[in-house]
Amino acid sequence: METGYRGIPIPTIKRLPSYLRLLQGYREQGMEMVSATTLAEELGLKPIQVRKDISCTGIEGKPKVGFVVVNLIEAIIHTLGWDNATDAIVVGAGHLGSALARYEGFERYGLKIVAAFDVDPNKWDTWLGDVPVFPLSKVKEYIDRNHVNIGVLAVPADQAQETSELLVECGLLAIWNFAPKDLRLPDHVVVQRTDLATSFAVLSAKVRQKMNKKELSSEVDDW
Ligand SMILES: NC(=O)c1ccc[n+]([C@@H]2O[C@H](COP(=O)([O-])OP(=O)(O)OC[C@H]3O[C@@H](n4cnc5c(N)ncnc54)[C@H](O)[C@@H]3O)[C@@H](O)[C@H]2O)c1
Repeated sequence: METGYRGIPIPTIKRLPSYLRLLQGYREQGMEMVSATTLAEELGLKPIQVRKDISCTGIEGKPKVGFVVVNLIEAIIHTLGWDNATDAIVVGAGHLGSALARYEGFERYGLKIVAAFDVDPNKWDTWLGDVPVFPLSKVKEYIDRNHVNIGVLAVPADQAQETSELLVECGLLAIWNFAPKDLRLPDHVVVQRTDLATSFAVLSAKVRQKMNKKELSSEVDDW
């Protein structure tokens, strides 16, 4: 199975944020202990899967009682590496880039957007919430001075390859790519593409599947 950070399976890494959200809610409600069965029921998983996922964080449960909520929260945050907020820059301060730069919730997940860059002079020296927008020509100087490793790419698709190459030349090690373009970058660079259209395609396929089943079962009822 494909493994990611610290040798933990990628599907587990993808599930950990869901556990975290749930556990943070439990903590706010004053809940001190939680069982794998409760977590499994809430998230539609099997308890054995939940136990396996949690074991990757190094936390052990107590028989018949479960896990200490605050310990589990801390362990998940540590496992995900979110206890060390990572600075990132946004490149492309348009509709999407502005929304991402203004979103303060990323900090809860250890991502701090510290600056944005754009080629449009109308955007320079403006602010997206607490995030300043600078000319793209200043990006190297900024990265060198602030030791940033991650770039959030929100430029038009036809600019994505060239801009990402520039960012890699400036020393960025990871690109979170929102542009609909497969980037060709050196192997040492981590590239993660996020595409709402892909999520929507999955959603609509699931809806179609459900509707077909419904139509089929109403046909069966008619007989
Ligand atoms: N992944 C997703 O789910 C998703 C959702 C929406 C949009 N997008 C993509 O995100 C990108 C941005 O979309 P938008 O709606 O914000 O577009 P937009 O036109 O509002 O913003 C693009 C911004 O990039 C700037 N720009 C252009 N070339 C640049 C360069 N070389 N360097 C720096 N800045 C540059 C422009 O001046 C502009 O401010 C597009 O590629 C779009 O397809 C992806």
